[in-house]
Order: sequence, then structure tokens, then C-alpha cells
Amino acid sequence: MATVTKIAVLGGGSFGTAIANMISANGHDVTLWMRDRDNVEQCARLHENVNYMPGYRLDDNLKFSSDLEQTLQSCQVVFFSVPSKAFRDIAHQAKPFLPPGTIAISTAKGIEANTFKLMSEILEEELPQVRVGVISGPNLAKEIAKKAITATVIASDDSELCKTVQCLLGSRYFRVYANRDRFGVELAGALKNIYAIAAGMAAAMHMGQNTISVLITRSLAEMSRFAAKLGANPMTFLGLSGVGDLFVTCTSPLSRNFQVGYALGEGLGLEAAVAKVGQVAEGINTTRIIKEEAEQLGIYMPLVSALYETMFNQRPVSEVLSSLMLAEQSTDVEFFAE
Ligand SMILES: NC(=O)C1=CN([C@@H]2O[C@H](COP(=O)(O)OP(=O)(O)OC[C@H]3O[C@@H](n4cnc5c(N)ncnc54)[C@H](O)[C@@H]3O)[C@@H](O)[C@H]2O)C=CC1
Ligand SMILES: O=C(CO)COP(=O)(O)O
Repeated sequence: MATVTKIAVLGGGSFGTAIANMISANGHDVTLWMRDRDNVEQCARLHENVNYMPGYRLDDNLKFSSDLEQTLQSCQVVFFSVPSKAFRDIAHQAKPFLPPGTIAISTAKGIEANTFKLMSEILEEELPQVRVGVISGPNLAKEIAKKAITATVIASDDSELCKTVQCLLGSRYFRVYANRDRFGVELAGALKNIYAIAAGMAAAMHMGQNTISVLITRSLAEMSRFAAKLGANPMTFLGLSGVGDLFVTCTSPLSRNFQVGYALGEGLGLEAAVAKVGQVAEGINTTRIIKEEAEQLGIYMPLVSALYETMFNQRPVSEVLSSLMLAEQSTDVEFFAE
């Protein structure tokens, strides 16, 4: 394992706070960087991130900063925990301060609009000097804060990087599995957010467990089909970062994507639903991006199309559901093809 004496976590939202705190509690020197100076001052004074993780007592040794250069100075490992919209900009800003060989890990579950790049691909483009990995899995930040037994996946073909991240994050309640299918792990993390919005809508409309079950199962088939066509290992989708994360995000009211879907299901418009949740819900943009990509590539994604119609074209849910249920069915039994 690489010798690690200093770590940075960029992004002071729910997940960045949880990651930084776990690493600090494991005895490492960690700085949590956030852009807002007032937040830094408040976190340092209260040892609590009141805006994103109220009630979560942060480790006494965790440091906070809004100075990117100072935060990154002499760091061997950097976690990028900002939403996908801000990701390239932050990676670009970090570039001058990261020497060759620095380990850079993305925790963001989104896709860049217009380029269809995953966050690790953005890291490779913006920071060609670093070693890249991705963390993804069923990791609700608020449950991590409660020390609920949790597992995640570190995805990279760099075994030493995986070992380093396992050592930094692993604990009695947090286990880190390694996977070489970085593309599949990362794509799964972005895709499942789409279906969590649909699951939130179904929950708000009291649709019952048969419906939730069919939604989760067909979502898994749809996302695996899409990812396999793009080169991911379909087996990845049977693991923590696939069905594991899909399940948690489609069933937990703690998920912000689920919450946006729930608000939509209660009858709010998209803008009002997003405002009500007040934190990032990556699935909204991802729905738009995947719909476009699937159409270009000719990949059958009926659930994505249905959600797109209700979210962006205000098509009534009842109409969309009828078209889904009454669509012509194939009698061929093919992998992922039902
Ligand atoms: N919260 C969770 O349970 C998990 C979230 N994730 C992923 O981690 C990423 C971050 O999510 P959260 O921390 O939950 O989001 P959040 O909404 O809780 O916080 C986002 C943070 O990013 C900061 N930010 C936004 N734009 C910025 C910019 N331009 N420059 C600097 N900082 C900026 C915000 O100020 C805020 O501190 C997302 O892609 C999400 O999908 C992954 C696993 C679990
Ligand atoms: O990715 C997550 C859990 O693994 C968090 O989901 P949300 O972004 O929907 O809150």
C-alpha cells in the first residue's frame, strides 16, 4: 500500500462529510474542503455540518478549509465528492496542486451532459498525472453517520490504489470491496438514480409492493442491458454497486432521488420538487442524458423513456403506465431482453 500521510476530501455535502469523517476517525490526517468560508468556520467551531448532516458529531481531528491549494498541498489521496455538474470545474482547479502519482477517487454518481463522460473519465482528462478510482455502492450518507453496517466498492484496475482506499475507509461498520470493472461500477451508480425517482413516484401514489418489485427488477434488466452494450461487465450489476445501490435508492426515503420522485408523485412540478428536496438529485439530468444516448445507440429503455415523458413533457403517469403495460411483448427469451 502507498504511504499515505495526508488526505483531502473535496465537497462538503452529505457524502463528502461522511467520507472525510470516517477516514479521520480511522486516525488519518484529513481536510474537508468546501467552497463556502462561513460553512468552514461553522464546521470547525461546532464539529458538525449543520447544513447537510445535522446531528452528526464530526471527529475532533477532522480539519476544514476553503483554500484549495492549502488543502491539496502534499496530499497523496484526494476524494472528489462534488456533484457531477461541478466536477470538471473542481478537477480543473485542482490540477496545479496534484503531483504525478496522486490517487484521485470520484464518489459522484452522475454523467456529464453533452460529452457522456463519467466522472473518472473527467479526472483522466483533466488530471492526466493522477491514478484514478471510483467509489460506488449502497451508501446513504445519513445511515453511514449512524454507523449502520455498510459496504461499498472501490473500482480500479490499480490494485495498490484499491488496497489504499480499503485501508483508509474500512472499519467495523464500513467494508470496502474491490472491483476492476470501473466503467460498470460507475455507470451503475449513475443509472440507478433514474429508477429511484420512478420508485419515489410509485410510493407517493401508493402503488404497492408488486409494483415496486416489478419496477426494481425491470430497472435492473434495463440498466444492465444498457451498460453491457457499452462494454460494462453485466455481472457487476448483480453486486453492491448494481442491484445493491438500486435497491437502497429505490426503497429509502433518505434518497434525494426518491424524494424528488415522491414530490412529483404528490403532484408537484419538477422545479418545485427539486426546490423541496434542496440537495442534489443526479437522476434528473441523468434521465435526460441516458434517454438521448439510448436513442442514438438504439438501446431499448422503456422505463427511462416513460420517466422522461412524465418529468419533462408532463405526460400523465396513468397514460405512461398504460403504454408500458400494453406494449407489444416478445416471446423470445434473451439475456436482458424481456
Ligand atoms: N449523499 C449520499 O448518500 C451519497 C451521494 N453520492 C454522490 O456524491 C455526490 C455528492 O453528493 P452529496 O454530497 O450527497 O451532495 P449534497 O447535495 O449533499 O452536497 C453537495 C456539495 O457540493 C457542493 N458544491 C456544489 N457545487 C459546487 C461547486 N461548484 N464547487 C464546490 N462545491 C460545490 C455543495 O456546496 C455541497 O456542499 C453526488 O454525485 C451523489 O450522487 C454518493 C453516495 C452517497
Ligand atoms: O447514492 C446514494 C446511496 O447509495 C444516495 O442516493 P441519493 O443521491 O438519491 O440520495
